[in-house]
Amino acid sequence: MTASVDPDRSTWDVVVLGGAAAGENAAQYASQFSGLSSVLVENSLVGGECSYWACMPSKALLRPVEVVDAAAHLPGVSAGLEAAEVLALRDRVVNHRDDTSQISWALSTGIDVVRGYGRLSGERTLVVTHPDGSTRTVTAEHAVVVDTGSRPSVPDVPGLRAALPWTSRDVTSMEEVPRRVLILGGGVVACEAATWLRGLGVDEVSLVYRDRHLLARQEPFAGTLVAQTLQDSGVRLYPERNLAQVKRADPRDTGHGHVHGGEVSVTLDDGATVVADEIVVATGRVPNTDDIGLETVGLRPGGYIGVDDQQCVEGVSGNWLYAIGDVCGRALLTHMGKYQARIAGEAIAARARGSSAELPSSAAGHVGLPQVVFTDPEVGSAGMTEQQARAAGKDVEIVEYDLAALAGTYVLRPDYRGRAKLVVDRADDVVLGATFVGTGIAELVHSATTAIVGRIPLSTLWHVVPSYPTVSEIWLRLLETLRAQRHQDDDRA
Ligand SMILES: Cc1cc2nc3c(=O)[nH]c(=O)nc-3n(C[C@H](O)[C@H](O)[C@H](O)COP(=O)(O)OP(=O)(O)OC[C@H]3O[C@@H](n4cnc5c(N)ncnc54)[C@H](O)[C@@H]3O)c2cc1C
Ligand SMILES: NC(=O)c1ccc[n+]([C@@H]2O[C@H](COP(=O)([O-])OP(=O)(O)OC[C@H]3O[C@@H](n4cnc5c(N)ncnc54)[C@H](O)[C@@H]3O)[C@@H](O)[C@H]2O)c1
Repeated sequence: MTASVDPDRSTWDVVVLGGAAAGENAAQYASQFSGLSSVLVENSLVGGECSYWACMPSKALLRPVEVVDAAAHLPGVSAGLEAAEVLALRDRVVNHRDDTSQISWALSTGIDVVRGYGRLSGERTLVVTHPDGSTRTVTAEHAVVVDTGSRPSVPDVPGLRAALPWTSRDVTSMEEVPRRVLILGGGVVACEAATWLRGLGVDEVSLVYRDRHLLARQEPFAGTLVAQTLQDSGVRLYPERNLAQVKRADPRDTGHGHVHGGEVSVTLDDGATVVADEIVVATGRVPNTDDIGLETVGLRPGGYIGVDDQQCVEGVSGNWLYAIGDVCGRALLTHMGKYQARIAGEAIAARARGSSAELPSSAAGHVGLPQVVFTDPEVGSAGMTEQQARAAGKDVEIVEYDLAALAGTYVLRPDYRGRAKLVVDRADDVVLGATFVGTGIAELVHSATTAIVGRIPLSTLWHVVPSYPTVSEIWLRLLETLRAQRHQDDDRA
């Protein structure tokens, strides 16, 4: 049977609620070699947050800023940036928020698409409300996969919600460049947004965050190095501060990416005042689980959905309900959601053919947990931080190295700033975690993920020879430093 949009049927083998990239993967992996039929139920755009309002537009805005920055740090080279052209490039990257190509991909893969808002109404059953208000009941023979994602969380600060602040959707879809912007939050969205806002010409960027360090979930030196560069570029940092009150003249809902009214006056909890033309709230996410009918299958709405290593929802019997992506709260990252989707899809196919003994598990991939934060400098990490490893009761050895001391980084830019750190399991002599901070480290992360997930012994990593002169030589320097540390320890003993 040929796949179609809004096909006139009510039963599929697999129903995926939410058509983000992870949902697409779940449908594909459940169906492709099994013959199971599948459908995506999507209320907005197939492709989800990442394609139109998150990863893709943010990276499209950051890349030109990075190029200009790289040129500024190479003697004899210069580059300029035209904000309007960059915004136009961003619009092309998000396909002008048209999901035709994503739908074509789904249909060409044999996956049907139903437009509408879905709610569970009982075991294996959903009610979908179409854009015209009509409803229909959709039933899954084998499985329902929830991929409804998350939305920005806006804290309860007096005057903040009434001021109609920008969230990640506005700052990634910005249509105009405000002169002064205050960002609340010190996490990934805040740091990346501060980088592109300043790069695109915002005169005054102020970053207010409650933690001591930016990027508080990373090794502390990551936040320190990012803070240094932001400050050098003129961003004002307000650490260990929160908002006490927000006042805005004439707040107006002018649409995503347009300035939402008049001047904003913000009082911080230490009494300081910051005045801006727009305020961006980047204080984490809440899962979209409050209105998807979880109560009809015995689950509590509103929170993250607990899952096992097949992504099967805990507390629901019969192995028919799965959850992937941000809604299950395991790792709020596109690549991890898509990994969970591959596992869920394969588990659904395996259960459908009755081979439950061969179920895949998503445990190993979560041990690797890679992430790249596309700030200047970039922050790349995989596995555990030192603090996480110690909290997990691991006996660890720590080794750090200055990335600026490599030939490969000197040729990238003579004033290179960066640092690398490995967390090593003393008992098994394998890497538990790695962090790289510096220009051009994004592609290094996969080597660390490979070492961690593969549990490659350090004695084997010695024979993985990095090319000269590349940033990858950091692996050799870290291993040499660790060897020297061990000799010193032996001498002392
Ligand atoms: C600014 C920003 C930048 C980011 N950059 C990166 C990055 O560089 N790399 C990275 O890995 N991660 C990044 N992330 C995180 C990443 O965007 C998310 O982890 C990812 O989008 C989550 O995907 P998801 O599949 O959980 O759902 P989402 O992408 O949130 O999609 C859920 C889908 O479900 C639909 N839906 C919801 N409820 C219903 C319903 N009841 N019925 C029908 N449809 C429904 C929605 O319309 C939506 O299409 C970024 C996030 C932000 C905010
Ligand atoms: N490059 C990437 O991989 C990338 C880019 C952007 C976003 N993301 C993902 O998207 C998710 C959302 O990003 P984010 O930056 O919004 O979340 P985050 O969890 O990274 O940071 C949230 C920040 O807000 C602060 N905060 C939370 N509640 C607050 C409150 N009530 N008042 C004041 N401050 C508060 C936290 O201390 C933290 O600094 C993250 O999980 C992130 O991994 C990934």
